[in-house]
Amino acid sequence: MARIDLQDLAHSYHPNPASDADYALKPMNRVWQDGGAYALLGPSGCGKTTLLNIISGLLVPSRGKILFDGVDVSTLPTEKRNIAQVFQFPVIYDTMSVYDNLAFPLRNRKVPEKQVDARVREIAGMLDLARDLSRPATGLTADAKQKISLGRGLVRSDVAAILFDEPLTVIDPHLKWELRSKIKELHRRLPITLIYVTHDQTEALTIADQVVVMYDGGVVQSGTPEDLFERPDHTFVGKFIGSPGMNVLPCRLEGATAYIGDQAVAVPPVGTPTRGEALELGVRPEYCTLAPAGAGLPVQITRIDDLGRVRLARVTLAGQPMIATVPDGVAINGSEASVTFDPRALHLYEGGFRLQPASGGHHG
Ligand SMILES: Nc1ncnc2c1ncn2[C@@H]1O[C@H](COP(=O)(O)OP(=O)(O)OP(=O)(O)O)[C@@H](O)[C@H]1O
Repeated sequence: MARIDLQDLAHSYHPNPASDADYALKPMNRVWQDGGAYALLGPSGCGKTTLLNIISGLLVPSRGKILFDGVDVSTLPTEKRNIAQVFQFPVIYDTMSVYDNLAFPLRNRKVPEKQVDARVREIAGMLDLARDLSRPATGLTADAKQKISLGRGLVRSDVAAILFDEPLTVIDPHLKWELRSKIKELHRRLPITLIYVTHDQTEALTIADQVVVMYDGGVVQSGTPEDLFERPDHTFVGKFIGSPGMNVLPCRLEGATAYIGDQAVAVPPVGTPTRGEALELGVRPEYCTLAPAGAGLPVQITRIDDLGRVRLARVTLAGQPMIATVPDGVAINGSEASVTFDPRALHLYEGGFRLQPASGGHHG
């Protein structure tokens, strides 16, 4: 188990990078605590795999260092880093039994057979593989094979870190939730530094204590699932996390009033915008309530979707599309209605970045 330090780490696939745009991974500094569960979450092409490959040793960073427990491992090959990896597709030996597959990483390191046996049975028990131990791995379903891969990743308790690269891709959708919670439970029992790459927010939010959201080669926010939901530091995070994502409405600011078109919204005081970039008001649909016309800011209804648990209204406010929640028992007739905002859930963004509350408010 190890603490992982990324120091001024950056990577470009270009031999002579000239500008920021040439970097697949922009310079970053961060510390991942020993025993923490971290998810790297972001859309395709944002640099997740590049970062994971630097951690695992497949790639030497073009700039900066990576330290495991204070030791610079930047140029060490994978096999010298003492890590376990679980990939998108199962990596197992078809000719071996399930038991021998799970035992392999331990036997490889000459762990005494008695300890191997205890550990294999413990991991098999956690993954519901105990009844399959004597079966040959060949002929098992893709799901079962991937469970074995997970087990092989988790079986050694002396690894510096365990790296998961979208390991649930091949798993049947109805089994995904089960394996997600299994991985979380296993991490609780085995305090290993865990890094989990995914573009699926549900996986990231279930498994990780800290979710590192990446966008365009950089980390835009690292925080708990609650931080990302309640206080997105960037409009990208607001839109990417949550379903549907945060409403982002172009606005102008006069003191503590944001204007969306000609509609005024009282907002919490924020630091003065200094970058001269576009301002936006962000508010999640969960904190926008639809009401009959006259009760709030006027909106025109485009459509109401009944999702069973909740009704969501697509509306326009001063010509800007947004989504609001329709409370139980509220009947809306016609296309004219109004919307009210929970004032504690309003965020202002300049050039995509959240303006910090001036004082007394939440700090992200
Ligand atoms: N071997 C390579 N040579 C050149 N460019 C690369 C190479 N690998 C990745 N890139 C580029 O680096 C950027 C980041 O890619 P990366 O694979 O790290 O993203 P990702 O977030 O893991 O995406 P995905 O989820 O699709 O795997 C992309 O623009 C990609 O085209």
